[in-house]
Amino acid sequence: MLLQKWADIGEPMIVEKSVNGATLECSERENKAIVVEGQLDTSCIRVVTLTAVYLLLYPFYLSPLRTLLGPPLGPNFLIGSFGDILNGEAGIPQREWVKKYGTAIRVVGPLGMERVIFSGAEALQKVLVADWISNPRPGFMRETLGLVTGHGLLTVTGDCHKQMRKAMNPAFSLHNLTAQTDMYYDAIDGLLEILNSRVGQSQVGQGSYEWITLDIICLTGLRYKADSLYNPRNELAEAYEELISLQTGRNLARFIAILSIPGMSSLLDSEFAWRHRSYVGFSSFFHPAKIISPYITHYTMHRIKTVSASILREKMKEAEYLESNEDTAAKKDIMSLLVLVPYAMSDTEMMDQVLTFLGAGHETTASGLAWTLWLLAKDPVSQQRLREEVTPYLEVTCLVYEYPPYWRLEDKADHHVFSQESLRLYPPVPMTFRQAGTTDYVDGVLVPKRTLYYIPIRVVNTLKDVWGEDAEFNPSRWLPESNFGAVPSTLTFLAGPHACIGKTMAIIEMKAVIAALIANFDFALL
Ligand code: HEM
Repeated sequence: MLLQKWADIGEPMIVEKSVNGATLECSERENKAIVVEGQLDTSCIRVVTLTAVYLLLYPFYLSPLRTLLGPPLGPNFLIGSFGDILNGEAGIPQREWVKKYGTAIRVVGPLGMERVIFSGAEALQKVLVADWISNPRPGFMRETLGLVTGHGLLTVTGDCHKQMRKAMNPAFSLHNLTAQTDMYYDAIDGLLEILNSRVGQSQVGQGSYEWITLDIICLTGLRYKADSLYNPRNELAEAYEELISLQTGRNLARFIAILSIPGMSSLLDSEFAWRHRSYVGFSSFFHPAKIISPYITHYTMHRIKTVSASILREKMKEAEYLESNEDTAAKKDIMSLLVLVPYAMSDTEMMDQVLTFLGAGHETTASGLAWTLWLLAKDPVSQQRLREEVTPYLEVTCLVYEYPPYWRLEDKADHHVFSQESLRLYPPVPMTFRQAGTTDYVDGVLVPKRTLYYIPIRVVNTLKDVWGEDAEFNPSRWLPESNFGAVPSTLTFLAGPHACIGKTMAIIEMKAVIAALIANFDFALL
């Protein structure tokens, strides 16, 4: 086993051999080849010609989807409806369009690129569940996600995905996840202590929810003590903070503009970026490229990969030790279990799973936590009821807790309803994409091959036709006595074979953190 150190920039990690000798056959991994410079010229000519056709002819006169209703193409067909999407709150412009134009609509994005939004249950069931293999995540999404989360479960498709998911499912079983909950409590105590020291200040919780979820995923996913709560300037926490800065304002616009250039994500993830890094350095426009590429600078993704590689090396060493000692009972973190499964992942695939857990597993849960606390802060009566409900289960001595096993909190009504309602209304992943792999009818519409499906998670979660007149807020819908069985499913964790593998982990974690916070503090809006 040889995991070359991801230490010197320009020296990508090289896989020599898999953990157990065998490797998973997976074409996507092989596709991540270094981009050859010469391809650029021909690509440019193709891009210019295609852009002209797509901008001036296709959306108006040629597209089979042109008869679908949707927001007008408008005068600025260079960016289409992109401006509305970028300036609006995530998922909200789409919700307005669905209200206005119906359950099957066409939206034209930048450069005449079309996407369809189906919000009916049958259409979504077809795209996400029944025909999931022929409607994979689009290439741009896999490449962009791949830059941050590696090419793990979040980016693979088809048989490769099936194999990987099958190997990983047992590590995410309820049994294993509930056995991990005692790992949360050091981090929770840390959060309580920090918030306690900030009571009365403005923005008491700022940053803390990201750090606690990062600390928890590092412990439960990797048994790595990141200690971000006490040391938010540690390299992992700092690097993720920089990454998160790409999600807002000018950075987001630049980020999208850069990654919209065909082939750009592969370029940024290749040695080509290292050799030409001086061209990128001169303009602030390329700032997102510096953050996202592990080759251009020693910052962000380079740092994240360095830490991930060192975590993985530790796991590998432990695995060798465990093989000889057979002390598997002591191993409860997800990665330790994965290293031990008989199905063998190559070192690169293992590294990609580490990046996937870190990337997919903390910011999402932090956002769920923050929104739930916000909803509780707006509703002091329910907050108090929840406090009375959970406090008896937490034996409080100053800030030191005797934490209950998860199952004692699991079915507490107020606890459950608020996290459910918050995840419905403010899904941390408000939308995703799929791409039609074949030309096919969906909801009576002939959708051409390669059409982009915008999967409207937040829209579907809040449609009045589905959720009723109280779609905007009614936590009590989740109570057993409110005919809970008839409550529609949300799309928060998606549906079908690509549904979130970390769903149960995220919910358990949110509940554990919220119980401890509400038992200790009053949350109010300023
Ligand atoms: C509230 C928290 C979370 C939310 C709302 C959430 C949401 C989602 C969504 C919507 C997807 C589907 C993305 C797509 O296919 O386009 C997804 C996939 C995924 N999530 Fe989560 N997630 C959360 C927490 C987590 C956690 C804690 C982990 C832990 C490791 C995780 C790991 C993953 C992975 C690996 C996938 C890919 C699954 C597959 O394709 O088989 N997520 N998540």
